[in-house]
Amino acid sequence: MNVTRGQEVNVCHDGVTSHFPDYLTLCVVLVMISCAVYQVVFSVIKLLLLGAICTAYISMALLTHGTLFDNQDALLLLSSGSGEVFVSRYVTAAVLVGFTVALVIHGRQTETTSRLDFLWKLQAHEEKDDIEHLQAYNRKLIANILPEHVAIHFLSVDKAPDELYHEECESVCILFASIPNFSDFYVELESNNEGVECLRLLNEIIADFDELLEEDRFRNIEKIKSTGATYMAAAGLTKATRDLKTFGHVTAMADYALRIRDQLEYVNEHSFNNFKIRIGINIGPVVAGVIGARKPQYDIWGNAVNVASRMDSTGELDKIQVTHEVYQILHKKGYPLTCRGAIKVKGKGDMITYFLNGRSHDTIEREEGSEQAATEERNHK
Ligand SMILES: Nc1ncnc2c1ncn2[C@@H]1O[C@H](COP(=O)(O)OP(=O)(O)OP(=O)(O)O)[C@@H](O)[C@H]1O
Repeated sequence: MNVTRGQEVNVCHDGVTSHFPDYLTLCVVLVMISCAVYQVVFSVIKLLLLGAICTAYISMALLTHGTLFDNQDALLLLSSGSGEVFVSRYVTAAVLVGFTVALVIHGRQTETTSRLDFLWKLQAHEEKDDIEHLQAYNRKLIANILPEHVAIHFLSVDKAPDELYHEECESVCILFASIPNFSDFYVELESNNEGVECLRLLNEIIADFDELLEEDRFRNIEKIKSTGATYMAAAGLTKATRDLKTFGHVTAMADYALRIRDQLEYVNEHSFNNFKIRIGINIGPVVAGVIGARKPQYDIWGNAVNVASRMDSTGELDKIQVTHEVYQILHKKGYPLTCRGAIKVKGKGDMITYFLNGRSHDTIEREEGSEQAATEERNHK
């Protein structure tokens, strides 16, 4: 529009009046910013919304309310006094289109960043879960390698890395159980996969012995290790599992010895073998500790351990040989025992030993009670 000074300027009034519709344009721009920047929606929705606002406002500026902008141009022309002004309705339309395009591009970028953020968060969550699983698995692994109280010590943060773990324990009941005739059974032939089948059976036997330790009544017994066909366990290694009043850890060990003997008989029946077990039990002070930085091994040492091992090695097949100290405890608790007499033990001279013949009345009653409860529970189901 060309208006020169001195010319009469017609300022129209057609209902809606505003001499400066640029204020309205700025309000629309603010609305568009709030729609585009603060709303977390798909960029397509933003595009449609901004497109709709932009189209509506441009139609208003160009078609329905164009005179408002013309009036503004006329007023500006009058006040500035120069010969020419831009036609502001077209300028407004161009600015709004440009602004809409910029906001849409910004919306696209925000959406891409949000999606990436979401994927990274998801990945971080997955990695955190993986780490937690790995930590739990490691804890379980350590708990399987080491007794629970030792595992707790090793997992504690305030433990010095090179510190040797050891503790002296009083009145620990030690068991050695071996299957001497397993070596006769073990042969490496093509028919038994070079001995693997024999090892499979030994593994099943040892796993059965391990499984028995899961029973609540054997909770104070800790497996120490199995070497070849020899199984070693100890009861009362912690204050919590040692019972110096009623010697519950010793009776539990006696029951366990009888239970693994029965278990081997069961294996024999089902595998048509004739394995024989020989068990030795002793009680006394031991030193417990963990040796090695790689593949650390928990073990116990002391004269009481050596004697327990001797009770096994000098014992008889299918029998449980115990020392006089163990006899004194078990006899008081009503376990049937027979005196074997004096036997020669390397490094110890003559020792009076005893054979444990069976369970005490208390144990039989308890076992019958729990069997009855199990049957009732099965019937109830
Ligand atoms: N922590 C342990 N783990 C396994 N076996 C053990 C442990 N401590 C001792 N023994 C066993 O106890 C048995 C008796 O040990 P002792 O030190 O009295 O005799 P030794 O002369 O060293 O052994 P051996 O006569 O069998 O060669 C040994 O056969 C030993 O293997």
